[in-house]
Order: sequence, then structure tokens, then C-alpha cells
Amino acid sequence: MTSPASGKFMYTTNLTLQNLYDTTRESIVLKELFASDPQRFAKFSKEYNSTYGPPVQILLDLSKNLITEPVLGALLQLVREAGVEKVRDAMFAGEHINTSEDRAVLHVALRNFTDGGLSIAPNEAGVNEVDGVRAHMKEFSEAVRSGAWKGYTGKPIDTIVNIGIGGSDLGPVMVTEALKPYAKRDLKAHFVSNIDGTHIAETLRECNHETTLFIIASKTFTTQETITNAETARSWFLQAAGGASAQSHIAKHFVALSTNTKAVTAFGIDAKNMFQFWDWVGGRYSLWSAIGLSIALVIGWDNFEDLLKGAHGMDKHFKETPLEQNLPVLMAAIGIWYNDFYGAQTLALLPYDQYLHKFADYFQQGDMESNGKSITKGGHKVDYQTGPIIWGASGTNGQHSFYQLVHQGTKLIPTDFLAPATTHNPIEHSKHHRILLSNFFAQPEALAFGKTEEEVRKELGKEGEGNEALVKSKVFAGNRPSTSIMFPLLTPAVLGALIALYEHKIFVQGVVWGINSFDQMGVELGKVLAKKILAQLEKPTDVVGHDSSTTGLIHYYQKHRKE
Ligand SMILES: O=P(O)(O)OC[C@H]1O[C@@H](O)[C@H](O)[C@@H](O)[C@@H]1O
Repeated sequence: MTSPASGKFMYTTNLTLQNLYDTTRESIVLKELFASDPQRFAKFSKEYNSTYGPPVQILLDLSKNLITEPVLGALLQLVREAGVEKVRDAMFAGEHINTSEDRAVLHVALRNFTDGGLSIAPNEAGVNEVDGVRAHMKEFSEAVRSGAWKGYTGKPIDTIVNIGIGGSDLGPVMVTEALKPYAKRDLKAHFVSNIDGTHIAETLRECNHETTLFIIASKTFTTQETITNAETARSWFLQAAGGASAQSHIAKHFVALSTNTKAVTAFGIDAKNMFQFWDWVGGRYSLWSAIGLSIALVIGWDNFEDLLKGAHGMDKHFKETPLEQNLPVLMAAIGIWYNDFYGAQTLALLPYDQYLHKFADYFQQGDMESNGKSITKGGHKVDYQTGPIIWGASGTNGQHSFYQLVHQGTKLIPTDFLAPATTHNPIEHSKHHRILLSNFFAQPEALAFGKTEEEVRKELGKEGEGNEALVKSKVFAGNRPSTSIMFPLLTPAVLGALIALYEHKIFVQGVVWGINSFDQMGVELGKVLAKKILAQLEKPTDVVGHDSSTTGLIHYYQKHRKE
């Protein structure tokens, strides 16, 4: 048998799984599986308890998935056969598993603490500088939060503006939203990402230049959106602070988070106001690095460190736990079952926690930029499905929009439901939370067990008689899969562990599919074309080298634009 190195999804276990799918799919009916096995929840749910850092408990209930013990056994065999354990250990050891860019993949080193016991790639350049950058971030964030760090007129900072995009934006946005209960409420935080001038313009309207700190977050420090927005912020600041003579005040109001010291200093930011990270930190894995500075500013250093420690606990679990008990491995295995055997196209992330309202947005980049690939590491075109489309919204909002399709549409939509047992806002004696959770429990139940025609007829009584269309439209076929994830409370450490859980799930799937989860060549072509087009926008005669559609669209813009 060949492996994905040839572009064929053909491990030996693949045949076993295909056979299981072909011969047992009809009998994988959740209603029957639960009825015939009172132990199903006990068998297919796992409790994670951190062995490192602040206490983290996570309950992962996989029992409402379309799996049986033989299926899960075979899926784990597939993971084993694909060599996931070896590649996982290679990642922790700092081997250059990002082969196309010849880089190590060491975001795990950013949340390693010397007593963590994982001895992560101590020899990779930069790994022994992690502690130093953390100390710098701690010192700086504490100075800003305490008011010791002053703006150029001697006033303390009351507003921060993180300017970044993609991985230099989504992580800080998602985490600061998720951990709002821990936020310093009198420090306003804005995140500017879009090149659309509206984003920076609306943000600057809310800022006082004397009390605002701009954090320019860019791994490469060449990203068009970020640099353009940063230049605009700098001009706005200089103008408000008295023109060119205010240049020296920039040091009090601009800091940079980057791997590119040369570009940072060329921009005018003092190297001592730069927080370093390294090329082995992928953008979508960078919230643990200096990119997390805005998080540390908002929630404070100790909470930021708890976030890292929660993730580190999950790293230990991923590295040290047998596959059968390994949460990220189990989630990855089940995702592969739907993706490659059932033909599911998507995965919906549905957190029943308003604080996690950016969770799906965050993992759209995390998952889709990692595993949205169709060429293997060996350079072959795959003949199987790779990464799913990630989408979702926080409960219960989604219930009133797209759940119709999830319950009764023609597509199979695997779903992950997430919820905390306790809310940070127990208003009305937690009445809201009880209602929220009743929905969190009900939706997976409804998806799994549905409602039969017989039940509908009984319920409708006379109304249903002679109205077959009504009866049929109220039937829920059921057998729609879901995973439920619960935790006691959304703390920084729990959030860290949850993010790391998903990161490692993505990792495992990427290894099984034989792709490089750590480059993102697919984002380049559009950027290059945009640069070429930017130079052609002035006059219709400049517009050359395009198809008639693109040319027509640019001509329309040229005709109708107003400066
Ligand atoms: O941090 P940088 O270098 O500005 O990059 C921002 C983003 O740029 C995008 O082009 C990449 O696809 C993302 O992976 C990255 O996070």
C-alpha cells in the first residue's frame, strides 16, 4: 500500500475503513446504538484533567458521532499507520516539518515553561530567547496597565490599537473577546485589520493621540494592509502631536511585534520597543508569541501566562497520552471519518458562550489555512478530500438562522458544540445560563435522534390528517452527528487548552492527509495580482493584461469613482 506521499489516500487501514463504511454504515444509527448500549456515553466520552499549570477540566463527549468501537479502532489505526506520533515528536524536537519553507514548527515552545518537562527543541535558534521576550512583555504590559508608562504629554495610556491582519489579528481579537471577564475595563482595545480605510478611520475617531498606544503586529512587517494602516496611524499621530518635530514622541506611542527588526526600525520604531518572535512561529499559531501583547495588556500578565500554561498542559497531553485517550487525536480521527468517508464538506463550530463569538472566525484561519491544500508534501495532487470548510456562530443565534439546514437540509454537517457549566454573568440567578444550556443540550439531542413520522402524526392529530406535506415537513430524520465539549468555566487556562486542542487536531489531520499544514502558498497569487492592478488604476489605457471581465470591472470603477 502507498501513503499520501503518492497523492493516494491509501494506507492499509484505509481499506479497512472503506469496508467498514460500506458494510456497516446502514447500521450506524445513533438511536439504535444508544438504545442497545447503555454504556455508550461512558465509552465514547473522555475527561481531560490538566497535569500542569492551573486546573483545567474538559469533557469531550464523542458518543453522538456516527462511530462504533470497530470504526474508532480503525480510525486510530489509520492515525498510527500515518506516522502521526513520529511527526508529532519531530515537531516538538524542532525538526523542520514545514518542508516547503524549511522551518521548524515550534509554537509549542512559546508556551513551554522549564518545569513542563517536554524539553522542546532547546537548540533551535530563538527558543532560548522565549523567556527573555516574555519578561519584556510582562514588564511592558505591567507598566502600561499601572500607568507608569506615559504618553508624550505625561498622561497614562487608556487606549490600545492593535494593527495587524490574519494571524496577527484574529488570535488577539478572539482571545480578548473570550476573556473579557478578566479585562481591565478602563483600557479600551481596538483591532484594526482591514485595508478598507473605514476600519482605521472609525477607530482613530475614538482615540486621543496623547493616550493611545499603537501596536503594529506583523510577523513579516511587509503585509500591505498592516503597513498601510500603520503609516496612516503614524501620520495621524504626528499631525496631532505637532508635525515632523513630534518624531521623537513615536517611541512612547508605537511598538512593534515582529520577526523583522530591519523593517521595524526602518518604519521608525525603536528596536527596544520591538517584541521579537521567530520564523518557526506560524502566523495562525502566533497568539502565544509577542503577537499576544495586546492580550497581555487587556487581561494582565498573570492571566496571559495562565492562557499559555493551559495550552502547555494540552501539549503535554498530546505528546504523552496514548492515542486511544488522546483528545486531539480522537477529534481528528472522527473528522477524517466524515471528511473522507461520509463526504462531509464542512465542520460547524458552535460555542454556547457569547464570549466565544469569534471562535469560529479564528479557526477558519487556523484550520482552513493549515489544511486547505491539494498537493502533498511529496508534490503529488491528492485524490482524496483534505481540510473541511470551517464555519459557525455562537449559540443560540445560529438556531434562529442556519440550524434549519443543519437539522433538515440535504447536507451532512458535523458539528462541535461547546459550553461552560458556569457563566461569568449569573444574572437573574443564572436564569439566562440555564436557558442557554438547555438549548446546548437540546440541539445535539434533536440532531441525533430526530422525530419520526409517527410522532409527528400523533402530535398533529386532526390537523395532520390529509395534509401529508405538513406531516413530512415536520419529520426530523435524525442521525446527524455532533461532538459536545464542556468545561466548568471559561478561564484563561481553559481557553488555552481548548485552542491547543484544536491546533493539535488540525496537526493530526494534516499528517494523515500528507500535506504541509504550515505554509500558505494559496494566499499569494491574489496579492501579486492586486499589486499589478494597483499600478493600473489611474487610466483606462493602463489596464492591460487581463481577461475581459477583470478589465470591464476596472473600467467601471474608473468611470464611476470620485476622489
Ligand atoms: O503577520 P504578517 O506577516 O503581517 O501576516 C499576516 C497574515 O498574512 C497572510 O497573508 C497570511 O496568509 C497569514 O498567515 C498571516 O497571518
